[in-house]
Amino acid sequence: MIRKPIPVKEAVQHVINSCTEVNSEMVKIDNAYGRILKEPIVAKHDVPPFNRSAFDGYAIRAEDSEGASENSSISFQVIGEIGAGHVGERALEEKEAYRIMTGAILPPHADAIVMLEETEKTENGFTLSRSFAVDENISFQGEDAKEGEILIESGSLIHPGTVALLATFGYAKVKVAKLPVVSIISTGTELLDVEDELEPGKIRNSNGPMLKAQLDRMRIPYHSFGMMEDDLDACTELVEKALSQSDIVITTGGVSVGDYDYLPEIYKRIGAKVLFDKVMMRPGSVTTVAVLGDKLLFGLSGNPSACFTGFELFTRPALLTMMGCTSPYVPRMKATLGEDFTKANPFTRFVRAIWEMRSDGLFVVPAGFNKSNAVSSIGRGNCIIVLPSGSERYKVGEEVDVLLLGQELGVATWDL
Ligand SMILES: Nc1nc2c(c(=O)[nH]1)N[C@H]1C(S)=C(S)[C@@H](COP(=O)(O)OP(=O)(O)OC[C@H]3O[C@@H](n4cnc5c(N)ncnc54)[C@H](O)[C@@H]3O)O[C@H]1N2
Ligand code: MOO
Ligand SMILES: [Mg+2]
Repeated sequence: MIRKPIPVKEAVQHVINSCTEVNSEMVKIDNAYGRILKEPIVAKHDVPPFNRSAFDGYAIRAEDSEGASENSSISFQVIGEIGAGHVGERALEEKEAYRIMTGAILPPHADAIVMLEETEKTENGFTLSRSFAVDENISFQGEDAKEGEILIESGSLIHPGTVALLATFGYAKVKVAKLPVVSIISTGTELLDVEDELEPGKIRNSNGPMLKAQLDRMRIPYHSFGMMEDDLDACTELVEKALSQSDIVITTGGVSVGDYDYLPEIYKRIGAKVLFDKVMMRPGSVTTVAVLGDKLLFGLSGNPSACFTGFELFTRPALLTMMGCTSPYVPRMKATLGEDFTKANPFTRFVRAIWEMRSDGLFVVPAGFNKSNAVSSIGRGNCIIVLPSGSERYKVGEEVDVLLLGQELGVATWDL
């Protein structure tokens, strides 16, 4: 039976539409990094919470400095010191000043800060040789955030800066999406473990460890079911077992049309609905995604480059969507092609590549041997060039789309 290929964009959309959102849970701030927010971060008070000094120096009443110049300096008497965290209780009177440190709350009646470097020390204070305007060198209450303001929307990824905000407002715990649980099964009678010596006809399983690392990069937990030889009954049983323990099951290998490609038959046996089994992309054209209840089964290709690309294109956005992330796609940029790419292109081609910033802009070059079965180019690459179908050859200097890998922050839509 001939499979009907569908466009990449349509395939991604099918997967996204089939995602069921996971529940939420409260986590401590120390465990919040990398999670998806399920509540907005709202400013619970103004930031800064009080007017404070932006510099180490002196707090004065600006009016007292009026008329000060190089030729006619004005003297101030220092009545006390306010370090950050302390409070100067007494209000300033004429020509009085507090010595004050960066971050300290302004004392009553003070309305300007004089930097230490702009003063000449005297016996009981200092002199000024210029006048200061009201509000000079003050960091104002609420200038950074106003009480009640929504600072970060629900559905955003918590990065280190977000953690700083959580701490600022006293979010000791925060509501986040639960982490979906993923199972990984590498199928193939030819597969050996990483410690095994090579034997004729056999290769080491690289997809399994690679997928674990792709999940680690997203901080998603997984059950690894190791390797399974091409045996229909045993594989079916293992897929069912994996399904019972997880939200998503990723298999690698066995999705094409070979005699031992059992995944299509396994989906039938377990009653999963296949969303698509052929995509207009290279590598990864045989990527198959199926749904059973609220669970997703990703049948990624056994070919390493195809497996890698299938995960980044379909599994990653699906996992983020399940967690309610509103920017589930890795960022896409434009870059200049650094070398010719001449392969014919009947489908959208995803080329493992290396981007680098040169003096004349962002450049990208294919990362070497780039067939579907390549492992060297996924090892070398840090991005994926997207070449739309149709064009026969791409020349040095042409502008191409690039998907950046390993990015913490994503975008809300892709137009592949
Ligand atoms: N007659 C056709 N043959 C093939 C077609 C087709 O349309 N018609 N599609 C080709 C394409 S495209 C791809 S991609 C592969 C997909 O193969 P499968 O997903 O069925 O994967 P396998 O047959 O199990 O293995 C393919 C290849 O990958 C190696 N492999 C498998 N697992 C691993 C692993 N865990 N780590 C490293 N390498 C792995 C395996 O040894 C094979 O060399 O099918 C084409 N054929
Ligand atoms: O699925 Mo295959 O990777 O198009 O080569
Ligand atoms: Mg096969």
